[in-house]
Amino acid sequence: MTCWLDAQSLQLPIIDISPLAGRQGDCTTVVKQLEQACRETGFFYIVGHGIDEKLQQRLEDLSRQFFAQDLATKMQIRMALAGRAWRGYFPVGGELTSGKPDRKEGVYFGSELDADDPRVKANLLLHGKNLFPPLPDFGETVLEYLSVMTGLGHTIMEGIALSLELESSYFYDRYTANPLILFRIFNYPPDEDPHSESWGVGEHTDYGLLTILKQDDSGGLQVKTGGGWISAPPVANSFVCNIGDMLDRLTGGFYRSTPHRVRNPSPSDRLSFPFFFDPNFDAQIQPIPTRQIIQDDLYERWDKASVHQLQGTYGDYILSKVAKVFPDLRQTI
Ligand SMILES: O=C(O)CCC(=O)C(=O)O
Ligand SMILES: [Fe+2]
Repeated sequence: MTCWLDAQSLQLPIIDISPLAGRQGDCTTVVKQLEQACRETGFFYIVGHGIDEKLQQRLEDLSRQFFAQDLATKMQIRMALAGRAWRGYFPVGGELTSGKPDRKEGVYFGSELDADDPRVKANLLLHGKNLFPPLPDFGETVLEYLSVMTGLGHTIMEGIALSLELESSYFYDRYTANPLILFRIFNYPPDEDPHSESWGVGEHTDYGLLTILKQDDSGGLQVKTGGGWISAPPVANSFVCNIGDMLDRLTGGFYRSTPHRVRNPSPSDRLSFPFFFDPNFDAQIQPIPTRQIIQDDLYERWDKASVHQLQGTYGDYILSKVAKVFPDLRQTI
């Protein structure tokens, strides 16, 4: 079942980033489109990104193979086994959004760090080795994907810097030389009850700078706009990008982190692959000096928390969020 929309009926922009990704040609149009998208919805599609389709297909095939296994087999790489690195598998209902269990299962991955890495030696949470499913090529495929997507994250952040009239390396120089990379593979089972109250993932914003999402052709991602909820359906060979809380904080709310949620509308499993490109763990995120706080939206936000009044590092911020979505892991924090 593939139902590609024509660009007319799509309510979110599609941006061809090839001039940015290829580091050639004139980037003026791309930069303008990024600014408009970040101002209007904080959600946009990118094409011309250069991420190999065969690699993406391999990742999707392996992921389907993993989720098709029985629960006991999947639990062999359960998150509890990764301790402080916060990696591995969680079953349906194992993750909460705003205190409610999500209708999804998934696997968490991150940058692969050995025991002698200073961050692992320092016992930093979210840092360490991955728990890969023991399927041939799984680990290699995920690590290759993380590597190319990290490059893409830097590229898009350069475009976003230019869109804010900053030098292209603004974010790299201050916040993303060692980005915190979190990567998740989710499987949303079909929802047999059309009236069910439960969401695949409930309304939330993402915590970091930028999320780059690969989704299969099921649909079901929804984005909150001034005019209500709209769909972000699958578009061939694109990624959906959205702004996270740290870019909202940096820009004083000029670019807002946009709430979104998911419900699988299809009769089969929905797979998605969100890649989170986040600031260095130890970075103190300071507003860009040329930006004023437009208006703190804490009372309208899903979590009633202000991104503009944060104290501490990005690591402190994300750990406070992790403790809420995985209460069982709280004791490791
Ligand atoms: O599955 C999706 O399409 C989105 C997932 C998401 O919003 C998240 O993991 O933050
Ligand atoms: Fe999200």
